[in-house]
Amino acid sequence: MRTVAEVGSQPTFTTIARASCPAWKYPKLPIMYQLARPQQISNGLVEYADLPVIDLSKAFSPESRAALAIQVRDAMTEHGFFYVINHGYTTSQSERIFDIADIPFEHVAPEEKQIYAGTMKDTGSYQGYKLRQYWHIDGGVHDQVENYNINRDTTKRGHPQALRPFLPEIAEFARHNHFNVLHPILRLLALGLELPEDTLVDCHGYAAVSETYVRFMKYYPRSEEEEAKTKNVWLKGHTDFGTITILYSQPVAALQILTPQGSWKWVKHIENALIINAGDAMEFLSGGLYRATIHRVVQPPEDQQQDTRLGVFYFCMSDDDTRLVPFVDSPLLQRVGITRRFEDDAAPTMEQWRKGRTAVYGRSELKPSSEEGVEEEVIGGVVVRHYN
Ligand SMILES: O=C(O)CCC(=O)C(=O)O
Ligand SMILES: [Fe+2]
Repeated sequence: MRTVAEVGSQPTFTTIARASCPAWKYPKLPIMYQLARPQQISNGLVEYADLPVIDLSKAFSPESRAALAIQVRDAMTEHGFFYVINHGYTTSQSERIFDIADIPFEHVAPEEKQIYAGTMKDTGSYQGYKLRQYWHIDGGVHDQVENYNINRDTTKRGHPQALRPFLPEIAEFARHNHFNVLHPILRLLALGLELPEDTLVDCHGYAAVSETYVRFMKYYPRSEEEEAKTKNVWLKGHTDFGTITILYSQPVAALQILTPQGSWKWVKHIENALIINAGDAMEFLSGGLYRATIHRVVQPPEDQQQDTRLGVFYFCMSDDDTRLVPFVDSPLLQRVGITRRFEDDAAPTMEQWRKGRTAVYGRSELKPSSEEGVEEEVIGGVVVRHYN
């Protein structure tokens, strides 16, 4: 298997991209910041989805890139979720990001968290804390999840004191995700549409105005009453609203995806893998080919219920001014057909869509849909569904 160092010597975009991967130069974290790492995997207790694994190092060789693009397209159309391995971060680099991810939750006092709380409803932006109990889940029960969201430009907002020494690392982490993971995946997705390979990269600029950001997320234990009232659902079934979500695999099983056959399957942990899925904006841009897959978070299986679940993500959105209309020039889409959720002249921009979804998520009055166990709301003329 090719190493990242070998990959870095490839020509064209790959050289630029991988050259920005951080050299490992930071000192060890103080002991108080090092996490206990849950080990158990609930084999046998739950049914795992059989998701494809994409070796991203193959994206950096012209010979293997074309074949990989087909694998990614098949993964997206058949499952909507896939793993990525060989993404350029070592296991210890990824583990360190998890240690840093815990800081805004465990090493910041509640009063300071309030100072850095996000203003989702007013601004339609998730930056800062999403504190506990903000989203309504079901039956009057609110969430027990805390998020801390950081724009890839970490200077855009202030951050809690305990996190400040780690901002350069977080900025490098964002850069790494953007250039070494997001852009290569976008090139593969564009090739899958038989479009010039930079078609999607061109609307995901690092320096452009957009909301692409790092998210740290911590799930806190819930009472038995909360578990019962929500039928163990921690985060309702939803689609992400951006283009691509990059999730760093972690050991506590709880994430489930809705399969095309209509059943929920669990996502299994693979050490140092990434879990990738498309969101609404990608579905709109790809004329329905790369579907935004519905997923949810539920109480972990019995053997992991005492473990803390910590999440690390890079949520990707196209540039704010991107109009979310399908790439009609795609020869592939011309052959297989385009599915539209709205007429092109009514299409929202990425900014309008993300603001519309963020402002109301978990706060709006959902209406029952014709399908059992599904509720819906209308955002910008588009029906958005939520699954129990
Ligand atoms: O925690 C997870 O595994 C998934 C969370 C999620 O789906 C989200 O934040 O959109
Ligand atoms: Fe999600």
